[in-house]
Amino acid sequence: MYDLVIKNGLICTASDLYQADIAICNGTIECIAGNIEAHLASEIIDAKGAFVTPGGIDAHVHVDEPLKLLGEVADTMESATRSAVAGGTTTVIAFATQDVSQTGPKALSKSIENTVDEYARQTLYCDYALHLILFQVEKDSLEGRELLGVQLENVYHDYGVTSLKVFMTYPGLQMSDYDILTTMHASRSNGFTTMVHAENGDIIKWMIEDLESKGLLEAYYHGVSRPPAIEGEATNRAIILSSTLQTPILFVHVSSPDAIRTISKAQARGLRVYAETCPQYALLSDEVTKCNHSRALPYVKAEAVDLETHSCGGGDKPYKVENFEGAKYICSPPIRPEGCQQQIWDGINNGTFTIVGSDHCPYYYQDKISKASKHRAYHDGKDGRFRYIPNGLPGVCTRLPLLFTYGYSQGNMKDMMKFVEVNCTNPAKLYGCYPQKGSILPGVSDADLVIWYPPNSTKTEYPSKPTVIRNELLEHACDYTPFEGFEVSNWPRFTIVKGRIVYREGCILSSNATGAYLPRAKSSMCSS
Ligand SMILES: NC(=O)NCCC(=O)O
Ligand SMILES: [Zn+2]
Repeated sequence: MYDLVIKNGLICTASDLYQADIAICNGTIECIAGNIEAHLASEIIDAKGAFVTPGGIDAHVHVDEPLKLLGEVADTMESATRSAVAGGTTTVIAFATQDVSQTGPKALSKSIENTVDEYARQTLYCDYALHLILFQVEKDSLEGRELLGVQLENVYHDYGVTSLKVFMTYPGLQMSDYDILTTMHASRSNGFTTMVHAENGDIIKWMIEDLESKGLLEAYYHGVSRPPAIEGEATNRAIILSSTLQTPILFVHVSSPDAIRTISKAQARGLRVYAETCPQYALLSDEVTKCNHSRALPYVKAEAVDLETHSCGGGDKPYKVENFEGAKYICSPPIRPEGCQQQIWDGINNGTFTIVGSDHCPYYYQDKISKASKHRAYHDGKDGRFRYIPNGLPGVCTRLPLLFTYGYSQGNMKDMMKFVEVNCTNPAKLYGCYPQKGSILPGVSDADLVIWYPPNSTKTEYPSKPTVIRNELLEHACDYTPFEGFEVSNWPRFTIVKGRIVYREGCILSSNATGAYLPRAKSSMCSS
């Protein structure tokens, strides 16, 4: 007997599209065959006419973590995994922050231990893994190189963590080229994937000061302070660092045409350079950051803001804090000007981008007690200027439905196999969890599957699917989505995690939540 059989679906992997039945037993794919007898199944789903894909892997998800590096964001691991499965994602990779109070060979293992312990107390709807965020090298010397190597070795042996992220920007997190080299050196000897947030932090600091001195303070100027070329410069510099050490590198949340060109050229030279982009860079232009924004309005002072009603008056020109709506779209790198979006689709189709992640980083828009919010930019006498707006957008739920609709259905993504490649299979290969995750292979893959609604079905047996994105559909804790009102042509009908249905036709099935921590192997793309 099988626990579950999915009949008549169109199985779509990164390499194939064919009709067959799938039998699931003990949480894994047991067999795939043209016809699996119904009487062999405890439960059957008829997926006639529907795509059956591997569950999505979202390899870039920020959630609340013990050290609160990003402040107290809206989603816990519990609500983030709940939102993930509602959008067809069955594995998320989040971040454990380096705890700089810990030192010595086990310092980084302890940072991860705290995070894993915190999430073990939560109900998880799908599996999760962790990258490490590293922002300080304990000793900047030859001895420091050796120590970091040992720390990473321990992180791998203790927790199966095989990737780390470094920043070339953000005050407090920005690493020097020296420290990035040390990190890449340790990554190389341990077969780790080095993920880089590439923006030139020094230029950004200068630009922010300059814009502020000219009174250019609203959300839109966040993007002006981080032009495409400065992402390109940092990308180029990081490639020089990684090629000096002949070690692979992965650029996360790539948004600028300059960076795309630089990455593509490096790939053409045979360098092992990988890249991630995100739906927001393909679907939004910086016009959204001008939302209700008008330079003619007086610049709002903190004391004049009533955070309850979000309106205020001051001087002879009354001013509404709704002019702050552009803050919902503030992220780094920023949403780019009109015209850049096509280059994101081109990069997905031609292979410059290896994966698509959401960079889910859910700050509330409105204020919440003790939680970080976009309106935090008005706290403590601050005045809402763009430099104080937390950077990040929610997106773990909307990633796949958006890419299905605006990528596959609208012809911006070459086919469904590409959709599976960048959203499911490549993230698994890149981050060392293939073929357990990201594929549908009998005997080796977890039964992490998504059954989509049959396209254009008029059959009455299917309940209606969402056609427009509304925040309340997303099952996350955040109070907005940057994609509110976006039409979608498809949505997951069933999300299955390790053989159990966790999302069925719009409803979360909490009793089937069995998500757990996922230790990973070394990357099959990035380790030598
Ligand atoms: N991307 C962003 O604006 N926030 C999340 C943190 C990061 O990934 O840089
Ligand atoms: Zn980043």
